[in-house]
Amino acid sequence: MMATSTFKTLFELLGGNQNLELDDFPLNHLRIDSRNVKKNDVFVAIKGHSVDGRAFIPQAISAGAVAVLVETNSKLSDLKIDYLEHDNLFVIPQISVFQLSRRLSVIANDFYHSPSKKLSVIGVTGTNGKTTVTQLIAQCTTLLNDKTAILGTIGNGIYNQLEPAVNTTASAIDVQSLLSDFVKEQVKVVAMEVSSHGLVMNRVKGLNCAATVFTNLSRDHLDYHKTMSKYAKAKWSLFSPDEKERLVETSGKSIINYDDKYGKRWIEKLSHVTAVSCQPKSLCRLKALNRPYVGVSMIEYNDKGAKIHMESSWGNAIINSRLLGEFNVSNLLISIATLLTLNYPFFAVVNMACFLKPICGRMEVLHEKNSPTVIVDYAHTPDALQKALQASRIHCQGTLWVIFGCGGDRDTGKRPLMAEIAEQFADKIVLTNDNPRTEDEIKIIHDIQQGLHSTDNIQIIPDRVQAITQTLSQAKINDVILIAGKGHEDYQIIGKTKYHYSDQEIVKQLLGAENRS
Ligand SMILES: CC(=O)N[C@H]1[C@@H](OP(=O)(O)OP(=O)(O)OC[C@H]2O[C@@H](n3ccc(=O)[nH]c3=O)[C@H](O)[C@@H]2O)O[C@H](CO)[C@@H](O)[C@@H]1O[C@H](C)C(=O)N[C@@H](C)C(=O)N[C@H](CCC(=O)O)C(=O)O
Ligand SMILES: Nc1ncnc2c1ncn2[C@@H]1O[C@H](COP(=O)(O)OP(=O)(O)OP(=O)(O)O)[C@@H](O)[C@H]1O
Ligand SMILES: N[C@H](CCC[C@H](N)C(=O)O)C(=O)O
Ligand SMILES: [Mg+2]
Repeated sequence: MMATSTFKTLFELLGGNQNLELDDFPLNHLRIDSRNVKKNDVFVAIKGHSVDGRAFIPQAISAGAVAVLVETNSKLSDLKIDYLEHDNLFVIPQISVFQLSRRLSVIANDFYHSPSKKLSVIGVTGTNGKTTVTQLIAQCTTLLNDKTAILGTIGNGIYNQLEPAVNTTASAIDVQSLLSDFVKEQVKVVAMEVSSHGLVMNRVKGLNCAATVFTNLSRDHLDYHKTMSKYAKAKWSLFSPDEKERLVETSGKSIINYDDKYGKRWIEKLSHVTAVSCQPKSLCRLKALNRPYVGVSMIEYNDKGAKIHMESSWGNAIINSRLLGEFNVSNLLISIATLLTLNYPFFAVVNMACFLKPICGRMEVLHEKNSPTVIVDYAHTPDALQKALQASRIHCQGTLWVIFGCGGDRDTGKRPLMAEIAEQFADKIVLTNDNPRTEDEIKIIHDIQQGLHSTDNIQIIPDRVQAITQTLSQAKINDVILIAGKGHEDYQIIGKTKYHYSDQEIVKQLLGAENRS
């Protein structure tokens, strides 16, 4: 394997004295987790939310780390070098770095030779729609023959060859290391989800974005951000024209949803911005903004998706979209607007838009003859659940069922709100488990129930397989069953254990069995 850098270069990029006499040797990768360290890697030891990474330095050295960066709270110790024991000799240099976790993304960017500057990175943020928009952009640029990679919830890697990811936005080191792999693989475009956690935890500082994109902001993650205004501030740090406030380097091109109340405000604060709306009633105001825009004069919904009459600063077109729901019209227009802002040719983009396919686990329709229609969707916030139910209603001639739960160890405040939405927009509700994680499943369901006004039409079936099985056996052919919350996930986390589990697999088995019987 080709080394990425050397020890002296690393010391210098940290700000160390170039004239210091130091042994120099090759370094392969920076590693934040001792369990991933290999020969000639540097272990980066930081204090985390649950454990102190500094406790794993011996394991990292045994696994092959040849140098260590360690977090220090003392400014005076910044860049101090200690030598740690290995094979009875004190040979492993450990550099103390002041505020290491905060600086990590910039350090990793320098270590990996600024890969984002050699790529066209599109950073997408928002409560809902990040995965959809990044996937739509990647589908389109791939169809237009630009090699494209994705970083996000469904995985990281070249489009169509994703490796599963732990986080929506990977660690500061992994982001830069993955981007450097993409440079080697001659990728041109990277569509990247930027989560609010990723922004606040400094996972993307130092990133160079060709464009930054905002889908929407609604309630989620208040366990972490505490208030909506802090949550909004985290998202704004991807766009702010004030360099002290903004967390990434950008060429200043942003694409923002005008239909969102935060988006509307932000558009007014930005000069290099493309405004997007999927509301025909907003078209006039959109045109009057004096900024590039993508809007609609009319949308006709149909069984397969929607016929969108698009108007934009680049030209007008009719797009026959194969995606379900109004929110997906918004996602599609935001994706189109991003590509047009990045100077992709108008006709190529609007022609390709008709071929874009639904995303795995997002309004994914599973249907067999003589059975109710099942829709698997990743709605796990109140706003997403409302949008997914409204979209499902269009395709429902009978009763609209919703099966959902809420993830454990996550925002508890959204639980009763999701119940209220379910009561308002569905006919029958089945409450079940999502990923309970370390919380008691009955307590989670109890929290959800607090938002219900009536006990009519509610069933509680904690086991998710049972919930789906029993609902399918009760539903009629004309009914629609929305199974929300887990989308593409092929696991269920109970306690700290991850079990294999997939909504799609269960539904396919049940529909197949019904059809055979
Ligand atoms: C609370 C939180 O966000 N934690 C994130 C954080 O972990 P941490 O630094 O606190 O880790 P820790 O477990 O305390 O360990 C401390 C250090 O010891 C190291 N370690 C630990 C064990 C060991 O054997 N060896 C070892 O070296 C760890 O690698 C780490 O460097 O940094 C890690 C690397 O970036 C993340 O993987 C991890 O995400 C956890 C798994 C998580 O669940 N995060 C969620 C809340 C999250 O970030 N979600 C957003 C999506 C939100 C959205 O939907 O918009 C996301 O971007 O994924
Ligand atoms: N533009 C939108 N507005 C509101 N809801 C949406 C929108 N796009 C998608 N959704 C809903 O949110 C769910 C998740 O969509 P998606 O995976 O694209 O979002 P995300 O932002 O990547 O989510 P996460 O933060 O979990 O990664 C969808 O299954 C759908 O129910
Ligand atoms: N990115 C979101 C996904 C939630 C998905 C849902 N299935 C859950 O486990 O709560 C989170 O980590 O909060
Ligand atoms: Mg996502």
